[in-house]
Amino acid sequence: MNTNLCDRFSVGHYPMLLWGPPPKFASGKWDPKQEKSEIQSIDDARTADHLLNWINKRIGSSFSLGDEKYENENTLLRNDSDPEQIARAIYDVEEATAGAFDIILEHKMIKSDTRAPLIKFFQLLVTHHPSKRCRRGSAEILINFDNLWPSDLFSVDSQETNILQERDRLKSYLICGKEVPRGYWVWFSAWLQVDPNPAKLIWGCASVLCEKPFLKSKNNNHQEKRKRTIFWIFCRGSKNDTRGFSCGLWVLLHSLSVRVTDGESHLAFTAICDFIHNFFICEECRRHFNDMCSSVSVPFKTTRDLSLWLWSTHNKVNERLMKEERALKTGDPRFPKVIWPPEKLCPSCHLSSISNNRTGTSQVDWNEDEVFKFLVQYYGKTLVSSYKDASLSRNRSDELVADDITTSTNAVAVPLGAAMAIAFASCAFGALACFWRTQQKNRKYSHQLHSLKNI
Ligand SMILES: Cc1cc2nc3c(=O)[nH]c(=O)nc-3n(C[C@H](O)[C@H](O)[C@H](O)COP(=O)(O)OP(=O)(O)OC[C@H]3O[C@@H](n4cnc5c(N)ncnc54)[C@H](O)[C@@H]3O)c2cc1C
Repeated sequence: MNTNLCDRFSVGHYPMLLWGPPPKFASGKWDPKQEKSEIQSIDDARTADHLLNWINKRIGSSFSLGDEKYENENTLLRNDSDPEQIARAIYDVEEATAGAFDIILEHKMIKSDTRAPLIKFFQLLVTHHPSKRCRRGSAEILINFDNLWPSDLFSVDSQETNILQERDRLKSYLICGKEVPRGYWVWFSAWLQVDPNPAKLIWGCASVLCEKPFLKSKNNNHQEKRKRTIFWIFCRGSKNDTRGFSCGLWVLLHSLSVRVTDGESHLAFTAICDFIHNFFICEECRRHFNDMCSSVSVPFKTTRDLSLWLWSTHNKVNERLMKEERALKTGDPRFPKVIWPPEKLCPSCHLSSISNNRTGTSQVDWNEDEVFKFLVQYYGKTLVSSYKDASLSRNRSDELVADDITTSTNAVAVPLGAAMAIAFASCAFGALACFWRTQQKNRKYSHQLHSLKNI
C-alpha cells in the first residue's frame, strides 16, 4: 500500500529505522548511497538496549531503560532543599482556596449544621489568609453570607428555588478575585472502543490539541467532557493526578497557623478541624484528621502550640502515607513523602536522626524551638515574599479600597457594610468571632421581638 513512501526512503526490509529531523521525513527522501544526508539509518537496533545505546551515542546522553518519563518534567520545581521555593506556593494557596470554595458550592455542602463551621473558617481567612485578594474576597462573602445563604434556605419549601438561584447569586463572589482560578479548559474525549465489549470506554485524548470539531467529524461515537486544569506551581506533581489541591490546602493551613496570635490559637484550631471535618471531600483524610483533632485535650494557648501541632500532625500523615504509597505505588515518584522538614531544608531543626533502611523512615529528635522559628519564616514571610497582587494595584481607586480594607479602623464613620469589612479584615480573629456572635444574637433577638409583636 505504501510502496511510494518505501521507495522514497529506500525501505528494503522490515523493520527498518531511520533517524533524522522531522521535516526531512515530511517532504524529503533518503538514499543510502547519498552522501551528507541528514537522515541516517540506525544500524544496530536489535534490542531495546542496543537501540538506546545508539541514541545515547548519537545525542551524547546517558539515558537508561530504567529512567521514567514524567508528564510535567519541564515544569516541575527542582531543588527541594531551597527554602525560597515556598514563595511560589502563594499562588497555589489561592488556587486551593478557590478550589475548596468551588467544591463546597458544587457539592451543595452548606447546610444548617455546616453553616457555623464555614463562617468560622471564613473569619479565619478574612483576618489571616496570606493573600490579600483572598482576604478581601472572603470578607465580601462573609458580609453577604446571610443574603447568600439565609437561614430559611434550609427549610424544605424554599430549598429547591433557592438552590437554583444560588449559583447565579454566587457568580459575582470570587473568593480570591477574578484572576483565580488561573487554569485552562481541556476537552476530554471518550469513544467506544472498536472492541466486542461495548461497555469498555477508552479515554481517548487529554490534550488541548484534541479540538472539538476535529473529534466530532472523525467519530460520532464519542462523548466529551470539559475539565478545568489548574496551573499548580509549587504543588505541581510529576503526574497530572498527584499533589495539587491537597498540597495547596496543607500550605494554606500551615500559613494560617503561623499567622494567628497567641490568643486566637485555640479558636483557629477548632476552625481548621471543623472545616476539614465538614468540607474536605476525602473521607479517609477527614476521619484520620478528626481523630487527631479529637486527641487534643488541653486548649492551645499560643501560636507555637498550634503551629507545632499542625506540623506534627502533617508528619503523622506523611509517615502513614510513606508506607502506603511505597506498597501501592500510588504516590508521586518525584515527590515521595518525607518526614518534614528534611535536614537539608532546616539543619538546625534536627538534633539527631536514626534512619531505618528497611522501612525507609527515620526517627528524628527535633529541636522544636528551631522548627517553630523555621515554620514562622517559611510559611510567614518567605511565602509572601514574591507575591504581587495585580488585581489590587491596577488603578488608584482599587489601591485605595485595598488600603481601606487593610488599614482603616474607623468603623464609626463609615456605612455598616464597609464597617463590617474593615472590622472583619482588621480586627483579630477572636474579636471577629465575638463580633459575629453578637451580630447573630442581635438578629435572633430582633427576630424574636418581631415574632412577639406579631402575636
Ligand atoms: C488535612 C489533610 C489530611 C489528609 N489526610 C490524608 C489521608 O489520611 N490519606 C491520604 O491518602 N491523603 C491525605 N491527605 C493528602 C496528603 O496528605 C497529601 O496532601 C497528598 O498526598 C499530596 O502530597 P504532597 O506530596 O503534595 O505533599 P503534602 O503532604 O500535601 O504537603 C505539601 C507541602 O507541605 C510541606 N510539608 C510536608 N510536610 C509538612 C509538615 N509536617 N509540616 C509543614 N509542612 C509540610 C512540603 O513542602 C510539601 O510539599 C490529606 C490532606 C490534608 C490537607
